[in-house]
Amino acid sequence: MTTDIDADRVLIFDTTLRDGEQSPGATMSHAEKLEIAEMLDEMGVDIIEAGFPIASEGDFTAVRAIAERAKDATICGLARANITDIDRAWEAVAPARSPRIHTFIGTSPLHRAIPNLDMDQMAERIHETVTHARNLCDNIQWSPMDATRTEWDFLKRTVEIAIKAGATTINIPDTVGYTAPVESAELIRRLIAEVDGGEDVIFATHCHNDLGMATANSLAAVAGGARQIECTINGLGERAGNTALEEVVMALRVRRDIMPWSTRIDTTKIMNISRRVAAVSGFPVQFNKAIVGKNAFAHESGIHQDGMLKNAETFEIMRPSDVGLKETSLVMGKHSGRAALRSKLKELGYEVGDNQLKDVFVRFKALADRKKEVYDEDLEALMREQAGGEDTLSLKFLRVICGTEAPQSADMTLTIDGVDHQVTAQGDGPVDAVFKAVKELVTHEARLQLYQVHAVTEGTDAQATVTVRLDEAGRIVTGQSSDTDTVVASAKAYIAALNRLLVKRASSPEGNDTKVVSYRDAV
Ligand SMILES: CC(=O)SCCNC(=O)CCNC(=O)[C@H](O)C(C)(C)COP(=O)(O)OP(=O)(O)OC[C@H]1O[C@@H](n2cnc3c(N)ncnc32)[C@H](O)[C@@H]1OP(=O)(O)O
Ligand SMILES: CC(C)C(=O)C(=O)O
Ligand SMILES: [Mg+2]
Repeated sequence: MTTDIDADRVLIFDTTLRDGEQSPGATMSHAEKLEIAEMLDEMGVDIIEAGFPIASEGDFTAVRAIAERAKDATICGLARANITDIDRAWEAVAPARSPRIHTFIGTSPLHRAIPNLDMDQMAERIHETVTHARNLCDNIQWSPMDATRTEWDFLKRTVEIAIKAGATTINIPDTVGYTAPVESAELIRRLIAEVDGGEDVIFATHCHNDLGMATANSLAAVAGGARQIECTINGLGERAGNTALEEVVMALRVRRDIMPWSTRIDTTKIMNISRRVAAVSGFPVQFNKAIVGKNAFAHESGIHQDGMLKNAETFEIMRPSDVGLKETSLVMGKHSGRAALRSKLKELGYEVGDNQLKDVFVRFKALADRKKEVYDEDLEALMREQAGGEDTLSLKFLRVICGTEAPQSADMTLTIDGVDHQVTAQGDGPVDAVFKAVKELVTHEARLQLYQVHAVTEGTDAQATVTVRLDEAGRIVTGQSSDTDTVVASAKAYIAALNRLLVKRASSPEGNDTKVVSYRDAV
C-alpha cells in the first residue's frame, strides 16, 4: 500500500499512457508504450497509469506487459464502476510487483445522468464495485469524476462509501479544468477534515488545463493536503491537456522555500522523456512551453544575453542541467547586443577588438533584420567578408527541365574560385537534378540532413526561402537562400552550405582536406 509516505513527500502519478493517450491522435504503439513506461519508471515516477485495459485488446496487452516489466513503480489500470472492467484491469496489472486498480464514476449532476443513476443507486454502485476491487487487490484508487462540479454533500457521501469499501487513494478530479487554486486547496482541506476516514487515505489531485490553471490547481491541492499529483509528460491529455509532470515537479523543486514537499523524480531525465513523448505521440512541444519548450532556456534579447553572460541567475531560475539540458542557448538574432556577439565570436575562435566589433555588429544587425536567426556560419561568413575573403563557389547560370516526363535535368554553370564550370545532370525531380549537378562539380561526402522550403509571402509569385543543412562527420553547416524560383533558391542554399563547409574545413586543425570537398573539371 502507498498510504505510508513521509508527510513532506508528494507521490507522482503519471497518466501519459492513459489520459495522455486519450488526446485525439496521440495513440502510441505497444513498443512505444513499453519504452515510455520504462523511462517513467527509471525517472522515479511512483505510480504509472498504464492504460484502460477494457478499452481494447491492445490496451490490455500493453498494461500487462508494462506490469510484468516494471521495476519500482506501482502499475495502475483504469476501470469503470462495473465488475467486468475491474476484473479486466486486475488481470492486466496483477503481474506487477506493486499493482493498483483505479475505478471511477462521474458524481456531478451532469455525469450522474450518463449511466442514468440516481444518488442512492450510484452510492450502492460505488460500494459494490470498490468492495469487489478491494477483494482482488489491496491498493485501490477511487475517483468521483467531475468532483469539482459535484454537490458537497454527495461528494462527501460517496468518498466515505469508497473509503469504507476499502479505497486507499481518493482522487479528486477536476475533469473539465473548472476549478481555481483557492477552491482546489479548500476542497482537499475540507475533505480531509470532514470525511470519515479521510485521515487514513491519500488524497490525490487530477487537474485538466482548460483554463490554463492545471499546474496552479494541482499545487494548491497539495497545499490543501493532497499527497499525490496526477500528471502527464508535456501536459499531454484530453482537450487542453492534463497537469504537466515537468511543471509541478520543477515548481516543487525550485520553490521548496514556500512549498516544502519533495518528489522522487530524477529531474535530469525530464528533457529526454519530453522529447520521446513528443515524438511518439506526434504532439510537438510548443516553443515557449514551461521547462521543456525549445525556448525555455534560450535568450535572444541583448539585455538578457548580457545579463546571462555576467550571471546566469539574472534570467534563469533553474539550471539547464537540472532538467537534462547541456546548456543555455544564446540565440543570435535582431534583438542581440554586442556582449553576446563578442562572446559568440570568441566561441567560434575570433577574438575581436572594440573597433572590429563595432564594424561586425553593424553588418550583423543588417543581416539579422533580414533573417530570423543568425547561425554560426553566418557569423563566420561576416568575419570572412571583413577579412576580404570571398565565397569559393557561386551560381552563375541554371536552367532546369522538369514536368511529368522523367528524368528531370539541370544545366548549370558554377563559378569555382573565379573559373566557370558547366555541367548537366539528371535527377528524380528538379531539386534532385540540381543537387546532383552541384555534386558533379564539387564532390563531397557531406550528408543532407535537412532540406526545408518556406513560402515567405503569399501567392504563386511568393518568395521561397530554402534551408539546407549538411553534416560532414559531425561538421554541421547550414545554407539559406530566398528566390521567387524555389529551384534557384534550393541551388543557392545548397551552394551556400558548401561554401561554409569549405570554411569550416579550412579552419579545422586538419586544414583544407580535399578528400571532403574537391572540384573536378566540367564535362
Ligand atoms: C474523464 C475520463 O478520462 S474517463 C475515461 C475516458 N476514456 C475512454 O473512454 C477511453 C476508452 N474507452 C473505450 O474504449 C470505450 O468507451 C469503452 C470500451 C470503455 C466502452 O465502450 P462501449 O461499451 O461501446 O460504450 P460507449 O463508449 O459507447 O459508452 C460508455 C458507456 O459506459 C458507461 N459509463 C461511462 N462511465 C462509466 C463509469 N465510470 N462507470 C460505469 N459506467 C460508465 C456509459 O453510461 C455508457 O454506457 P451506456 O451506453 O450503457 O449508458
Ligand atoms: C478517469 C478520471 C480520473 C479522469 O481522467 C478525469 O476525471 O479527468
Ligand atoms: Mg482526466
